[in-house]
Amino acid sequence: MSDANTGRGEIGRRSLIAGGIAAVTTAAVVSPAAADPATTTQPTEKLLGYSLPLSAKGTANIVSEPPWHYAGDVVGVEFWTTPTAAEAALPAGLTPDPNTSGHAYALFIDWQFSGSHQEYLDPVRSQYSEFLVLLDAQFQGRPVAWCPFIWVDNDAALARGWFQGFPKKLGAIRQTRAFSVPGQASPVVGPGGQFGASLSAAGRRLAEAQITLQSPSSTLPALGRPIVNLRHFPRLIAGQYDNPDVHELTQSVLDTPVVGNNWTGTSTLNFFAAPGEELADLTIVRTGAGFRGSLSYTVTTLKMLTGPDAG
Ligand SMILES: O=C(O)C(=O)/C=C/C=C/c1ccc([N+](=O)[O-])cc1
Repeated sequence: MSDANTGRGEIGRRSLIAGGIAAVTTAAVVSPAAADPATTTQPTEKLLGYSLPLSAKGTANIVSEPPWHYAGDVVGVEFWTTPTAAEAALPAGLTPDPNTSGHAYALFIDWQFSGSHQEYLDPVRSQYSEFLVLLDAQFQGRPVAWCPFIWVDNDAALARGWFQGFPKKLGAIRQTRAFSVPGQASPVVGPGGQFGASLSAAGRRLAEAQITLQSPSSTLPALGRPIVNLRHFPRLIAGQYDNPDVHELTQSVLDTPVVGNNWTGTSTLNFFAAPGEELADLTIVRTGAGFRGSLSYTVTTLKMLTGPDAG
């Protein structure tokens, strides 16, 4: 029997013993301070992987270690919500940007992901779609973008998001595609080209947009601010639900970002109320530019703004 198996056996027996004590002792209070170091010290892990599920070979994890490479097509809409709604969506540590209060972007993205081994050759895993909102904010007086809500249609993308602090949920996201042949079934990527996009989740439509391209552009406007997220992992210990294990502001680090084929134009955008959702609380006062473009970058690290790794 290996050491690790012995360790698991010990833990199992202690649990049974503890259960026995609880069953026969009427007035016993088991103090956390009395915990045996043998039960609190981490055994050296023998299972492999960057994320759960750790496994014998280390290839079953839902997300393997960075680098994480991304390429995507973006359909975006600039919009303004009310200053009150924008402020209500910010976590502690972020403040509204007084210069651009209520300014935000809604982004629909068709992504292709890869690790270091041409994972794009497995499209059922590497392709996914995403919708997110980015709200202008400030961190210590610096302009940043806060992501209050984001949906994806792929489990690995959901987990990568949580590791970075993106508050991802599962949804269905679509955008009009363009093809490299002309025809009535696809828009031109050029003046007059029209693209639609939508988000739904749990059987409810939550967002829809349309844009009409007018002129080429050198940028994707939503890339102007660094994205700040909140890594949050709660405790599941009775009495400590409001004392999370992890609660720290992070800043996304995009290595070698490249944009191309950017167009800007006009837009429409609607959010729809649904049970269990607060997206529509970001009341759309008006929209600004509609835009479309392509984007690639790599993620290898995260800048920690608060918490034990900040500094
Ligand atoms: O890494 C992830 O898991 C993830 O969810 C990535 C989010 C991407 C955000 C983003 C921001 C700005 C633009 N832009 O400016 O068009 C496009 C995309």
